[in-house]
Amino acid sequence: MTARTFDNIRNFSIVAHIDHGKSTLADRLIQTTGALSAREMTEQVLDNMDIERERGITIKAQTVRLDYKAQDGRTYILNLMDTPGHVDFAYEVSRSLAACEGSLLVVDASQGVEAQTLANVYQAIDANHEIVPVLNKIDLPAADPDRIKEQIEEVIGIDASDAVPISAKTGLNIEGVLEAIVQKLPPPKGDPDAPLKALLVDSWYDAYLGVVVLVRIVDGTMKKGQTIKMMGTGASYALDRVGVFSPKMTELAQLGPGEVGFFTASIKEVADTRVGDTITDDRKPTAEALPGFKPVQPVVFCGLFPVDAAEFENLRSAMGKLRLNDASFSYEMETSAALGFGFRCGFLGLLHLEIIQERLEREFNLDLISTAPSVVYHLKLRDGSTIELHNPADMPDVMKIESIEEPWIRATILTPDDYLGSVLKLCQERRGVQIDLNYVGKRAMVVYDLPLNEVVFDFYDRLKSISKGYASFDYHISDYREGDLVKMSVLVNGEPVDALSMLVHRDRAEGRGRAMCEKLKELIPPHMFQIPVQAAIGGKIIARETIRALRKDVTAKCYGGDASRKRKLLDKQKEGKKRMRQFGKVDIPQEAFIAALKMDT
Ligand SMILES: Nc1nc2c(ncn2[C@@H]2O[C@H](COP(=O)(O)OP(=O)(O)OP(=O)(O)O)[C@@H](O)[C@H]2O)c(=O)[nH]1
Repeated sequence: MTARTFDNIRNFSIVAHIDHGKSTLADRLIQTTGALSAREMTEQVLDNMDIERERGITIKAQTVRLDYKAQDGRTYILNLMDTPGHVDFAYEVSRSLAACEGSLLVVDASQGVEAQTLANVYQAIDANHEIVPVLNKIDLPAADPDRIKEQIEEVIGIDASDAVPISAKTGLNIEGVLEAIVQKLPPPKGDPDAPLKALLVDSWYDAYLGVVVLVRIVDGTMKKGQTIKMMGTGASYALDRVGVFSPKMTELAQLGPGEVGFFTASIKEVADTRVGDTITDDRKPTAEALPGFKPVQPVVFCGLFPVDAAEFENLRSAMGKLRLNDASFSYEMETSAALGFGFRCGFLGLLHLEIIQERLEREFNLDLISTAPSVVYHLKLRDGSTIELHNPADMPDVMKIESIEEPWIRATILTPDDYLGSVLKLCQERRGVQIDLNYVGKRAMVVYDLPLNEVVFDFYDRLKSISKGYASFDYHISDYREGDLVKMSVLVNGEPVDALSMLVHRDRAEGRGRAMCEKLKELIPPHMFQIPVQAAIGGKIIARETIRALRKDVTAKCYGGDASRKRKLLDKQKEGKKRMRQFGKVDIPQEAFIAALKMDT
């Protein structure tokens, strides 16, 4: 039994910064190789979720098999693994990369290398990929391919002399990309006679087929009817279907070494398929499992509650359905004094949180209230134990706490020189520690260590606004460090609103408290009575604002009527329908919970 090279196969991904044209190039490759007829070709085939399309970001890794007749007269099988570009989904990038031998590095020839170009290409280099640089958007007048080539060599340190200049939009030189894939990227190797060894790359729930599993075969073959075993979970399944995406699902008799394809096997839940697991033959198992991936850990948590308590069961079922397709989203039931029954949910980052919330509201027609997002803190208690704190409302009595550790990230920011001062100031304000400052062409590259809790809320928005959209940003979690953190509570009309409580650094507490009270004053509509809004640490009030009472009482004629009619009238005063929640006697609009945290301090 010896490994063979499969000369007619190339497995590759496309890595790029957001908006540099990865999806447009993928579409062109599909179109040029004729995998879809013009009519079947809807724009951006690989981004297939509504929200993805609207936001123009790729979330779930997809794959497609292309047949390409090259200039040497031979027909090659090209497996393209799509990878998401956003920092929140970095783990999905790494798993797609593990299934390939090479990458196309797409760089916008008018913009040049950006923070996510760097982060993604370093992941590809770590995965031992051969890399072909592609300079996109050369149709733009501002494109400067020669300068960008130099930049790629200088900053990334890879040879860019053969970089392929293209325009994915106009279709210019797509053939050049296909030839480079065939000529420059290495073919896969594997042993067809060895026991089956395959990498579980991805899985998702399909309403008709059940769980569909994407695999990369390393050794052996995978056939319909075969009984396979997942080495991590120990579960066995008989294969119902085996095939490839071309890009339509196409069944095949078998998949061999070096191939990328799917199987179905009456698996009920995505959670039963562990991404990174090794799949082998149940009767003739392989001796050694593949290295696999680190499991993904949610880093941001928040509570999601139905506006209408009667919607709780609908919310539970909607979450169950979403989780079927997104194993990185976690949830468990939670009760809150003010918000009633809901769920504590874990996400990979803030964008992931927003996407899940949007899907719940849009696809399942739910009105939700989300509490302040929080990172995961490690608390050392005086009795010697350690606990993970996902919700500031659950913080134990301070007397029991020995120390609190918070997650830190290492962030890389690329910015035009003009905005460098503001970027450094922002990082400094957020308790950042500068690690490096360099130049990439005319732009500055700053590396900072920052506490994640200073970044989750609005760091990215602030960075974009102070740099007029020009700065790019990428990060990874580096470690946990002890911090002087305190719990800040917010009281509205004298009552604590646990959904607004948060952990802050002691030095930043007063500023944050003041900003929070000011923001709430703007967001909470006036009532018939005066409402004090306070921020407190323990029993000590650190900031206070007052919402003045309504002068004109539009609800006067409802006196004696029920509260909901009264509230309806108040709502009518405002534009459109606002979602409110009652805390004691005060109605707090839904936006307050996240908006209150997006502050300038
Ligand atoms: N002028 C010009 N525009 C292009 C070209 N390629 C892509 N674009 C445009 O650039 C924008 C971003 O392209 P996408 O293909 O969606 O970018 P992406 O890298 O896939 O972005 P994510 O999915 O967010 O990772 C779109 O508006 C495209 O129409 C090109 O060659 N020339």
